[in-house]
Amino acid sequence: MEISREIYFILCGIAFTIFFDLYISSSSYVLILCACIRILSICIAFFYRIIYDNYDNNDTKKTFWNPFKNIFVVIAAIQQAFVLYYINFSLNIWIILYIIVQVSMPLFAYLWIRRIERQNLSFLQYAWFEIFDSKTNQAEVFVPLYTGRLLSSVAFKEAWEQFRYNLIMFVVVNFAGGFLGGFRQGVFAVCISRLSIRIRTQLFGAYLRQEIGFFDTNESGKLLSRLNHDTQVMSSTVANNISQCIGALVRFIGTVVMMIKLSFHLTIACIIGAPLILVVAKICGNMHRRISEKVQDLSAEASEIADETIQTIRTVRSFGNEAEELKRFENTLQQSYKISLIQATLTAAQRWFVDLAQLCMSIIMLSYGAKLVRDNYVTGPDLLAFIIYQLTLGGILSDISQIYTSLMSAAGASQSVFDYLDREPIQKVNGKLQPDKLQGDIEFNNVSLVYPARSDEIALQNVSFKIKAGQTCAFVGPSGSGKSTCINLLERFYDPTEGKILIDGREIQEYDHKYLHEKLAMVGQEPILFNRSIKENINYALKNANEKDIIQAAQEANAHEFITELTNDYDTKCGQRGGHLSGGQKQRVCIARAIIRKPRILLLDEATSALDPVNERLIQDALFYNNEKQEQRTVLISAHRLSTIERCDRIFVIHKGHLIEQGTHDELMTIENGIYQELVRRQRMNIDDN
Ligand SMILES: Nc1ncnc2c1ncn2[C@@H]1O[C@H](COP(=O)(O)OP(=O)(O)OP(=O)(O)O)[C@@H](O)[C@H]1O
Repeated sequence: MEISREIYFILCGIAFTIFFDLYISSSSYVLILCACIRILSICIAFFYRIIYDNYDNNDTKKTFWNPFKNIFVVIAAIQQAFVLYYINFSLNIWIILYIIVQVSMPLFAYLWIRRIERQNLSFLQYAWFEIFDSKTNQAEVFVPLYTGRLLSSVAFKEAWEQFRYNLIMFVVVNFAGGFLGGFRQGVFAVCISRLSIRIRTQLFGAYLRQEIGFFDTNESGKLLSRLNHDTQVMSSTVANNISQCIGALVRFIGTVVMMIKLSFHLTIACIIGAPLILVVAKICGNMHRRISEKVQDLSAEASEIADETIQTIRTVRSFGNEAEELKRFENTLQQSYKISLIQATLTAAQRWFVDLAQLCMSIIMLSYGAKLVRDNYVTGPDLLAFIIYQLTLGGILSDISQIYTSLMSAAGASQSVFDYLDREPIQKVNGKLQPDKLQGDIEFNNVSLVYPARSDEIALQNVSFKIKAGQTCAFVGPSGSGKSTCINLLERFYDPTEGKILIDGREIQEYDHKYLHEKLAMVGQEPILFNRSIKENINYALKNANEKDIIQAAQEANAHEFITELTNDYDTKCGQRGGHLSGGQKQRVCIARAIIRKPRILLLDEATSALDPVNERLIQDALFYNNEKQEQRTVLISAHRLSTIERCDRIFVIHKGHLIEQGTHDELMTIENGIYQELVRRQRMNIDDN
């Protein structure tokens, strides 16, 4: 929703508040009428929001918006007419103060919520609900007045008409308070679940925007804990507490105003301890915030341990280390429990303090009240009403203190969610280039890379080479030398720390993200499949792939035969990360998934390492040693096996992040004491030994 409209609602709310509060000192019937109009406004606003949020089409939004907007204007006009008709213009300082506070409250809510709104969470809708909603609490403000009057008309044997009037007003204000309170809770329950969906979707979106380096340094368990747990705490606690907090503040101010109207002296005696309660609430709130942050961090850590253990259960099982992992998990939870104990003690201490302060306030007020009645400064019924107000005020202060602390706890949980939401990805994905045809020329120009997770080590240094479109080239070198790093850079998992990577003469960053990944396909070292059918895995992220294309890709990857031997054929589920298939089968499905896209550049990082030599040869012949296919794509291979690379057009030898040698197999074999020659010699020796 556009801000301007929200402001319109807020202004309506503020205008409404001013008129309504001006009226408080006059007849009570208009109060009830205003409450009814308000209920109607809230109902309309509520249904309008639901309808509005469920339509994405702008025209539909406009069609829905207009009639509701008109109803709003009409309601506001009727309401104002009534208020103006009955208004009592005898302003006094308390009414003015009350109005100022009432006006500043929605603004405060607006400003507070702006931060969340900036994340496009449309939290403002909840704010303006609040503005209307906060008024619902005003019916409750009148409950003690009529309770006191009713009781005193019994105690002092007042006329039947007076008793009947008090009884009717008592029923009406109680009913209005109860009905509006229930309605408020219902509205909030709906709002909270909608808010939760929004925050979680926004947060997941924020994760997906981040660069790969972010995932290197933030473990998946931690991210999931933030996504599932913290967002839940945030939406339910924050939204609930804002609702309660604003309600409590309205009741607090209303109660104080009514108390002042009954007796100014008694009010001063009564609220003398209130600032102390609020100061204690503030101190406890800050402590709760810090504790809550720690508890959430530990909960994320426990989640991380559980996630990692489940993901690596085979390794854990093979080392028989289940008990240790369980202990690690429990230890983290125990740490969190110890901190929660401090939190519980703090909550209890705060409660004791508030109760004690309330007791002191009651003693002072009662002693002083008795004296005032004796001296005829206050009447008996007024003292009775005042006592009920005082009890109500005690309850409200206690509520405010509790709400503040839980709001602070929720703020602690929200902090990391906001941090992730606010985080701007370091790697910008804003390229626009989408040429009709991509040739597939590749150039590395003085490329260096330092991985974000290991900032003290250079993984690749000043690497420069050129590959012509249609060539099949290989990276070779000892383990950890930087072969996969070159492939990662071409996939744009990372951007070079220095130097440039060019495709068809244009910097890789200039290309549109989606376009680049349509033209470029990769089969990684670890073949990862989704827990979906083989068919869905092969045509992953493709919209127009048909059955024929899928089978053709599987045939090219030499996977068709084994797939058709499975009971459910192409519909067989692959299991989590492809766990239901063998290593070699997974690799072949991954290869099929890459080649179905007909990429101009194919990146194979140890993509055939789990295959037997016969299958490997068949795939190689199909993919890159086939003249017809070779013209269609540039292929880059990272491999250890000599058999995979021997026939390549060009071989790049990488050692400790430097490009040491390059050329064809025959050329490299002529370099005396060359690294490539040494690698080949060792492999041949191994084969001979075997
Ligand atoms: N995500 C990462 N974060 C930090 N360092 C990394 C990361 N990936 C790789 N490295 C480091 O970068 C260096 C080069 O790794 P790379 O994966 O490119 O080696 P490789 O030649 O492909 O090795 P192998 O043949 O064993 O696959 C290694 O020292 C490795 O530890």
